[in-house]
Amino acid sequence: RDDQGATGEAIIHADDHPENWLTYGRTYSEQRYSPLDQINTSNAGNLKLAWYYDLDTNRGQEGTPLIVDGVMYATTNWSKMKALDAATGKLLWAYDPKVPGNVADRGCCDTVNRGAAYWNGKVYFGTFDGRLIALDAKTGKLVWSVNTIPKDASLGKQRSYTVDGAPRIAKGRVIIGNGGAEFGARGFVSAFDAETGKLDWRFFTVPNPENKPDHAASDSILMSKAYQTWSPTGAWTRQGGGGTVWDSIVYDPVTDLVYLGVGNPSPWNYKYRSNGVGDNLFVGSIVAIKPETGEYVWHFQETPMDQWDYTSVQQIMTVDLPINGQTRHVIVHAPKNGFFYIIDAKTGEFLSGKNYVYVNWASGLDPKTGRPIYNPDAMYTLNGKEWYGIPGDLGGHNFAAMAYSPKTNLVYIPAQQVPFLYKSQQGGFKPHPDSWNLGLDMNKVGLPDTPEAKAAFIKDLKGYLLAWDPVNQKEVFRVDHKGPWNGGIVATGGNVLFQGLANGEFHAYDATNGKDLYHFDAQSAIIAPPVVYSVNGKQYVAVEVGWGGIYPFFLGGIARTSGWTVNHSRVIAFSLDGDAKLPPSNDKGFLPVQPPEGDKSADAQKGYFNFQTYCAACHGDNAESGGVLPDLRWSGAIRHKEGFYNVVGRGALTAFGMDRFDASMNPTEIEEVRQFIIKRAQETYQREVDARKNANGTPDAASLGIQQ
Ligand SMILES: O=C(O)c1cc(C(=O)O)c2c(n1)C(=O)C(=O)c1cc(C(=O)O)[nH]c1-2
Ligand SMILES: [Ca+2]
Repeated sequence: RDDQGATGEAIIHADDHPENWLTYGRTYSEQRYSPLDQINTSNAGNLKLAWYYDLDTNRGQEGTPLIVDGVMYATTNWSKMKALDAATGKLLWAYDPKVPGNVADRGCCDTVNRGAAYWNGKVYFGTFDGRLIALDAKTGKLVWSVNTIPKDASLGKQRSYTVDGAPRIAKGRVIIGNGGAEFGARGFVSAFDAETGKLDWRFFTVPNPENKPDHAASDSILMSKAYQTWSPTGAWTRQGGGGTVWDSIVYDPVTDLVYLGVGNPSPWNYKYRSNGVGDNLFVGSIVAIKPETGEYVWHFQETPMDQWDYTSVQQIMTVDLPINGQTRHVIVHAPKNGFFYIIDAKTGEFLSGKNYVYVNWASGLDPKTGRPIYNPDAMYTLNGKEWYGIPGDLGGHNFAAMAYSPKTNLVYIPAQQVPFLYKSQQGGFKPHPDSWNLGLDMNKVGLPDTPEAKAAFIKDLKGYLLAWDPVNQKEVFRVDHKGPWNGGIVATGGNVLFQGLANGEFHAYDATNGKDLYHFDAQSAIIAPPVVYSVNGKQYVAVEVGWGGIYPFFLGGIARTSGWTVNHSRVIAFSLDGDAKLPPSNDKGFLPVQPPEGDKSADAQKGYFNFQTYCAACHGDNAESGGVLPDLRWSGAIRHKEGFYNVVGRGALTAFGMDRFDASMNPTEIEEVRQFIIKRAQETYQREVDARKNANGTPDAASLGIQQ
């Protein structure tokens, strides 16, 4: 039980078998570096499509496929698993856990899934409704399935748990977290026996609201150290406090520790959450625990008193670096808050930190402690003012994985700039069931539909591949992309970087200088990270294609400035001698339809508020879709009052992921939402039609009401 087993040894010695990709970040160090060098800087320009496999979910695809001895295990949206022949793309088996459609709105950010774990002949993955599933890797048959969310955790509609991150396995234990801190959640991770699915231990990341034991591994540290950093009467006691571990969980065989990347607090609003006092441990932290017991070892809090959704869940990577003339085994981390951290992996000691993107919320880090030096203007919940924050809630770097190359000693970050306007909810904290409950003013989280406001915001949007020297903490080069929300990165022994982009292109770059070596039109945006592997001595690079995740969902039309594509979700793989061709695509997307007459007497402002509260997070800010889910302005559903109520109030489309909202809005309010959408359709119809009067018929910048 205490040993690593054959799979653990294989992952530790992954470089003896570079043909495989056995764990989420390829090795336990999660460096996403493949030593394979058949494809290199001199021949990457000759890459060809080897195969493609069309997926049955046209939503965001964020998965990192695993490759085990010529078989690819790819998880897709709606928590489905496909086992493909990694050389041909032929389906070997598929498993659909049949996640009920009505749970889509329990998660903030699309029904994505980031990947699987492999151990001893079984593949493991989480499902959006909270299960952890073990399948026989050969046959796809269910071995075991457990509900990772204990019954008493959900507290009705007050708290929300979804699983979209990849499980990790250490010493025969499958470790999995969850998401939900935008709604109300109390974050925890659980470890299950890989053979039987039996719960081994659980670690909560934030205290019990009554400072009582949970009979969990976290009891003693939470009661002795964390509880004191929260106000005993803040809204966190009802909302759960957050701290969800929705992406990064890393086992380090060198230190024999598991690192948890802990997310943002619930609710975001620090004043309402904790009466504006305390650091609120362990939100915005890396926490190190023991794999066998879940026992706390150390923590480093990157964003104390977070109020900006600055999660620390972003990928945790371990690497040996020369620090002050001495080789140290360190964690390098680029969380949402915009700073690049180097932390001693054994002790959690802060070694250095520097902003890797432009930041305006802090002027720097205390060189001794690593604590941010806050800009008082950023404390919007305490000073009562609005705050235009950079990074915003999507961070300087989100789930899209970064890579490290030991050949160049550089870290390659899919960096971005997406500002966010933070303003406190007026009149105290008021949660809404079935909605994000941030303690923020939902009338303010969107953009006004004026050319000036949109142009100013778009000017601030950035997306780029950033090559970062971690030892000297400085930028070495960057490759600018069209806009934010591009895919993760992999680095190779051939000195090539691979990255898919939001504009639908798949690229190979020279790892030493960013020179563009190759690009391929994948037809749809890529947000997932590529994987590199070989079968029968032939090297491949593969990636999941599919536009989605929170950026196009919530930002709506604005997200199209990263590149206009229409979703054709698939897995694509390249080799030097491929001969596959993608079928022709529909690149037009949702077409504007003449809107119906509206009822001008409806309360449009109330319709706007409820749309922004309940609908915008999926259907897009101000009723403009970002291209993934239906653009409601052109939907048949808005044409009839009763038809619209059947969908929104009665759940006629729950099987497709559209929940019913009659517990949140009464029939009058639902009708006001319909009238608001009709009004938006009328306001924007002609400009959307005009914006398509060009050679390829796809909308240009004028569709957003701006000239570029
Ligand atoms: O606080 C949370 O529990 C939580 C969960 C998730 C998630 O589960 O996907 C995201 C976030 N937060 C988040 O802040 C965020 O920016 C985000 C982006 C995405 C995505 O997949 O596009 N998920 C999440
Ligand atoms: Ca979050």
